[in-house]
Amino acid sequence: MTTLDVRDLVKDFSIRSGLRHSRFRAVDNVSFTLTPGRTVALVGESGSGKSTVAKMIARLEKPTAGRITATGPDGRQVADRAYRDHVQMVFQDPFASLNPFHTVEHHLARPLLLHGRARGRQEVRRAVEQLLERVNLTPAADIARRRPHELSGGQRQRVAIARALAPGAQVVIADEPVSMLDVSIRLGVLNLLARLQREDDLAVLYITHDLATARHFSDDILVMYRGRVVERGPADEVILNPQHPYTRLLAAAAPNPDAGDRGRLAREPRVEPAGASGLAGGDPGCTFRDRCPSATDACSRLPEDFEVGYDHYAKCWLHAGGGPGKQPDAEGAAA
Ligand SMILES: Nc1ncnc2c1ncn2[C@@H]1O[C@H](COP(=O)(O)OP(=O)(O)OP(=O)(O)O)[C@@H](O)[C@H]1O
Repeated sequence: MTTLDVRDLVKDFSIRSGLRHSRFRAVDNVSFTLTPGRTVALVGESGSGKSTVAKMIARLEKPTAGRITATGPDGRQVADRAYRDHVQMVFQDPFASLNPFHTVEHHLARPLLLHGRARGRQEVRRAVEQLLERVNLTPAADIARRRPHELSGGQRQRVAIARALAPGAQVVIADEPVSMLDVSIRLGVLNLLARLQREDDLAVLYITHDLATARHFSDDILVMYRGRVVERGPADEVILNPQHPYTRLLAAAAPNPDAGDRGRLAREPRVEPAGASGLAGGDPGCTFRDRCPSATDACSRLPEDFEVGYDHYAKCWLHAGGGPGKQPDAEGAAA
């Protein structure tokens, strides 16, 4: 099985405003590892850089710096060609990701043939039907003949998931896979992803605004704010015992799932390039300091990842010196 290691990933975009060019850092030194059989959730508000991370992993965007390495069970780096088979995306909008002119069978047969997973008409048809059965789209032969507009949103997303499995996915990057679906069917699609992950021992990156499903469906959570991971740790720990002021704000603002809501992060207006992270080399301090209720002078310098619990880290000066509540002054912070 494949392990995906993301190290010190950086993405700068060029911004043109009239005759002036500037650079905007959308992703700033992000690192994490996706291991077989585990799900990591990447949460954060709109514009925090989640999709840009996903696109770099899917090779739809080229990193400015850093590296993404897929390693097989033998410890060897997965070759370029195999990387494209092993690392697959499930996008937010199942309609946009399927071609309206082609049947479901065409969508699934293509990757099967392209990646040599089935040959000949009969074998391909059988493999297509097996994929459809795996994502609970039955009767498979009937679904295979349909075009995307003849399916519901949930069915389309199941086809998109089947298509990700077709080349033999081992790492799945699911970028807001249910946010465009009706609330009533979201859980079904997430449960399907969880089952497939268990069956195929997949490594999954689940990108979402929804804290409740992030907690329920993932082992670990990374919280992103303006391009940086500001907190990381076991899912329950991060949600129930948040240590970064930004995560605390999110957790407090998330509606109570027991009250019928689903703990979805408020969608903020996109962070515009002129914002605090709109610097060529990234912000030299904490990017949350302009909104942080606990900000001090220390926050004009970049905090490191302080350990705040078992496998739990927060990028915040509040935790310098080994514990929450110890807030350094500007001099102490530099130490
Ligand atoms: N091609 C691009 N050129 C310039 N800026 C971009 C480009 N793509 C993304 N950005 C900017 O990078 C930042 C991060 O965007 P990204 O889409 O990764 O955020 P996100 O957290 O996935 O947001 P959402 O949840 O709304 O999808 C945003 O400020 C966005 O405007």
